[in-house]
Amino acid sequence: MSQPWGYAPNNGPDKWATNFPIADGPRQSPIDIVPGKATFDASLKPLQLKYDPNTSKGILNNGHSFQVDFADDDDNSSLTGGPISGTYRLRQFHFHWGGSDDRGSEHTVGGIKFACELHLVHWNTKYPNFADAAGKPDGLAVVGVFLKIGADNPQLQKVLDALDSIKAKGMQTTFQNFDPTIMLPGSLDYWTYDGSLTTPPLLESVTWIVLREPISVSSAQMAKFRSLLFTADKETPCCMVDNYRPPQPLKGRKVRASFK
Ligand SMILES: Cc1cc(C)[n+](CCc2c[nH]cn2)c(C)c1
Ligand SMILES: [Zn+2]
Repeated sequence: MSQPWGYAPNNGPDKWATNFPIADGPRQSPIDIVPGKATFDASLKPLQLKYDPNTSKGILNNGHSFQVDFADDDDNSSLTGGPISGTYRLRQFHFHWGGSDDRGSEHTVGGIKFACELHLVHWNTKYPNFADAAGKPDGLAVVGVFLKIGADNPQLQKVLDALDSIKAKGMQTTFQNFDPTIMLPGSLDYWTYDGSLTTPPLLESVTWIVLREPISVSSAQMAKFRSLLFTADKETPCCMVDNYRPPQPLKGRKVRASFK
């Protein structure tokens, strides 16, 4: 049984290649996005995100982050346009964050780290289901949104208020009638590149769509993220912080921009 992966010195990102050799693969994520090196591509379409609040189901502490899961048996919450072709259905969203406000995002911009990063995970409906899509080079599309320390963000509060109910690994509760659109910034300008999951199994199946405009989050709200535990009830408690993979080598990949 492979050693369970995590973010500690003994099982963190620097150790993942032992059990997941693709960690050293050609299209790993995240990356450092260098704006001056991104190429404006006029053929990139605007992102079309259509989310139906009736598809949100529940919120779960999975021991690595927390995620809000969506019903994905129809196209009611889906992504079209942007760099992708066809329709990708929303499966879940989750976050990555740091132990302090100076770090936490997975992607960086010109070396700058943000306090937190939101990932909205979508799968390509040309495949029969999420698990199948996750193994295909064009199987997933993840929209990344940076959270920058600033004013309190009321649009995050419903998610943050649910965290008291899922403090420990394995805890879950219902989470209904939530529209992730409210967490998006005003501009949908984006960078895009071909990459991977940022946690094991690190599958190289993700078209990344990283929004240029961050949303705000306050330091007090970040403390709520850090109140979660990596550990299950009755285990020695370990705070869920620094659950981010650092940037990986670009290995010749091009980053395109939807904006000039
Ligand atoms: C099949 C599959 C497995 C995992 C751990 N994830 C989460 C990995 C991840 C988190 N943030 C970016 N990739 C996804 C999205 C799909
Ligand atoms: Zn993620």
